[in-house]
Order: sequence, then C-alpha cells, then structure tokens
Amino acid sequence: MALIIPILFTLFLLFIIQNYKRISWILKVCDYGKRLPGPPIQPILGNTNTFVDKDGVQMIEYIVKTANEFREKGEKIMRFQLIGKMLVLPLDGETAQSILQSTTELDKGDDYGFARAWLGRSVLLEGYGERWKSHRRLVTPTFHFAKLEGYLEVFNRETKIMMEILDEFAKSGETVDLFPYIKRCTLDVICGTAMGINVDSQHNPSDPYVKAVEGFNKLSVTHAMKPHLQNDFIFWILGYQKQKDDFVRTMKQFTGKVTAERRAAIESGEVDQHSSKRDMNFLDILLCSKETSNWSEEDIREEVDTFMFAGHDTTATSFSWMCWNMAHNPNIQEKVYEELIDIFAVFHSNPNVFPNPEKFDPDRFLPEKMDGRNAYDYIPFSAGLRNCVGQKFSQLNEKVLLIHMLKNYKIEPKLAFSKTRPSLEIVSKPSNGIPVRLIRR
Ligand code: HEM
Repeated sequence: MALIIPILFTLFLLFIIQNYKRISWILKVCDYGKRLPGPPIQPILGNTNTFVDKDGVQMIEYIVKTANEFREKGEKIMRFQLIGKMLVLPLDGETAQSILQSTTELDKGDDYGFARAWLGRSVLLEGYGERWKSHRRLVTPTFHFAKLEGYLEVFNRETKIMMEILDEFAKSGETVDLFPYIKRCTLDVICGTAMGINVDSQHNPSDPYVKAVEGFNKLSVTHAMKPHLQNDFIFWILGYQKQKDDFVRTMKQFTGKVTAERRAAIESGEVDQHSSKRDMNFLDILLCSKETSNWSEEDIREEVDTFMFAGHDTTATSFSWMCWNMAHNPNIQEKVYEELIDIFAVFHSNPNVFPNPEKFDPDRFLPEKMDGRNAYDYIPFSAGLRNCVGQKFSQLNEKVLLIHMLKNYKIEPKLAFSKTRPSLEIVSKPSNGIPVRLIRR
C-alpha cells in the first residue's frame, strides 16, 4: 500500500515528461483564451463543453447568436477555445481583410490534416512556400475564361441528365430532396472537367468510387466534430481508421488508374498533346505541361483529387441553398426565370451589413447597395493569396444549373423555410435536405 503513492507519482511524472510539448501547448492556448473576447471558459476545457452536446445545426445557431452578441458589444473578433485549439472568428469585413491580406499567416490549420492521407501536399493543404507557389501557378490557368468556355459542354451535358432524372418527380408530383441529385451532378461535372472521364454517378449512385468520396467527406466531419476521435488510438480502436483507409485506397486507385491510362494515351499519340489548352481537361494540362515534367505521378494525382474534393460538394451545397431560397421566394424565382440574369446569393449573417440576413434578397448585390460596404464583408470564396481557385468555375457551373432548373421547373417548397437549417460541416449542408415539388413549365 505504501508503494502506491510513489508509483502513481512516478507514472504521473512520466506522463508529464512524455507529453510535455502537448501540455505546454494546451496551457499556452488557455492563456490566449483568457485574453481574447469570447464566451466564458472553464480551466483547460475552455468552451469544449458548450459544443459537446450540440449537433451541426445547433452549433451554427449558437455561433451566429454568440457572434451577434459580441458584435453588439463592439468586438471585432471572437474566440472559442477548445482543448489545445483556438478558433478565432473575425466579426466584420474589415477584420477579415486584415487577416486575409496577411502575407505571413498563410498556412492551414490542424483540421486540414485529416485530408492529407488523400490529398497529400496539394495546393489546398500545402503550407505557403515555393512548392505551393509553383503548384498554384500551374493550377490557376486551368480556370481562365477561355478554358471555362471549354467546360460549358460538360456543365450542360450533366445538368441535362439531372433534368431528365428529376422529370420523373415532376411527372408524378412526388416530393424530391434535390440535394443528393445536385451533388451527383456536380461530381460528374468535376470528373468530366478535371479528368475527362464520365463517371455517370447520376445513373450509378452506388458506384464504389462515388461511395468512397461521400464516405470520406462524412468521416472527415465526424472526426472534426468529435474531440475524442482526434486521438489516433481511439479513432483506430473504434474502427474509423479502417474505414478511412478503405475510402482512401479506393479513391487513390481510381484517380491513379485514370492518370496512368491518360498518360499512356498521350504517349501513344491517341490524345494530341499539342492541342490547344482550351480543349484539354485539367489532367491533360498537368500531364502535358513542361513545368510538371519533374512531378511524380503522386503529385499529379493529389492535384486532380483536390479538385474532386474542393470542387463538387461546395458547388452542390451552394446551389442547393439557392434552390431552397428560390422555392421560398416565388416572386424572385419568376423574376429570374423571366430575366435569367446573373445572380449569385449565399448566406452571410452579419446584420450590421446585411439587415435581416436570412431574407433572400439578391438586390443586396446591386452596385449601389455595394457602395460603402467593405469588399471583405462578403467572402464565400475567401480572399487574398489563398483564395479559391475554382470561384469562376463554380459560378459558371451554378449559372448553367440555375438556367436549366428554372427553364424547366417551378420549384415549390415542401417544408417551412426554417425547417432545413445550415448544419456545420466542411460546407454547411441543409439539415433536412432540400425537399421540393417540381412543376413542369
Ligand atoms: C461554391 C463553390 C465553392 C466555394 C464556396 C469555395 C470556397 C473556397 C474557400 C472558402 C477556399 C479557402 C479555403 C481555405 O482558406 O482553406 C477555397 C479554396 C480552394 N478551392 Fe474553392 N470553393 C468553391 C468551389 C471550388 C471549385 C469548383 C474548385 C475546383 C474545381 C475549388 C478549388 C479550390 C482550391 C484548389 C482551393 C485551395 C486554394 C489554395 O489554397 O491555394 N473550389 N475554396
């Protein structure tokens, strides 16, 4: 019995020595937590408890409500402190501007680490430096205007397929949740534009590759939201690591095979490597470019997969919210139908800048309304050096989707506006889908 206390004490000391770095990091975060404005914190845990029992929808609602309270107090930033992690949110455009214009704070946070097993050191994850600069230089031209025109054929082809599929619901009058259909459409768009292949997930929703992409995205959210899963051992013992490995293997094999086949076709002359860049997909451009001659097969795969990851869920979610807003605002829907004009609306919730932020009001983006607004008050694609390379691509893709959708159907909501809420995920998904009835025009 007399030995128990010294043994426990020694074990405790060993634990401290072994985890010294992690413990001093946690203490440093606690110290910063006290100095930054934010909701009250508990020792070490910070605000962790506030989030434990909340689902994705409740988290967003809590964050928006707390942000408004701190804005009212005149604060410019707000923090949430978790164990060893600090989330600092800018509360207005001016503050976002000073962060995003920084030429030193350009690396990504720890949460991006989850995707590394799939996306490695691609342009999305790579820290700021020579390697990122050279990759970004190569990726950027694939979104030049002339190139985007070349992608229009794929946008139109895949959107028409979605219209055909949705037509069954229009005929029967059955309620349809648009979200999964839009998601598969944008996945086929990105496969067509990034790799020049037709995955046709719209007709094959249970294809192993499609399932792996969906599964990986869901798992990355589960990992980010549940603090205990961030411990590698717990993640492994609960079977999540195996799931992750299986998804990553399927996705890597798929893109690896497409890349190898495409390279063989280029080398055999089947695909003309001297054709204009306008006619090439992203993979062809990477394979034929002089600048990538020293890239490994893995480097190329990582960039192509980054487009798959960053490019389809984002556009799908943004367009789904657009349909939900259109469904709940028939007057605007009719106006757009008549004019098929250039609009683009996403959810930003600062009432000082966007009074009544949940109201769908595309007129907020009229030039006269933009005057006096900080350019950084509306940054769905981020801004600064690490802004989104795919912005114009997805805007054009969404315009094509919107044109087809509104030309073919009137969209009617089958649920009150507030019954499907943004849920905190990598991109804020609708908690109850986008349930609508489609009426053929
Ligand atoms: C509505 C659609 C989209 C939205 C809202 C969106 C939003 C964003 C945001 C906020 C970032 C910055 C992320 C960060 O700071 O870590 C980003 C980065 C990025 N996006 Fe997008 N995105 C969209 C579509 C796309 C598409 C279609 C592609 C490619 C086909 C794409 C490729 C990328 C890449 C490669 C980066 C990393 C850029 C870098 O770090 O240099 N995105 N996007």
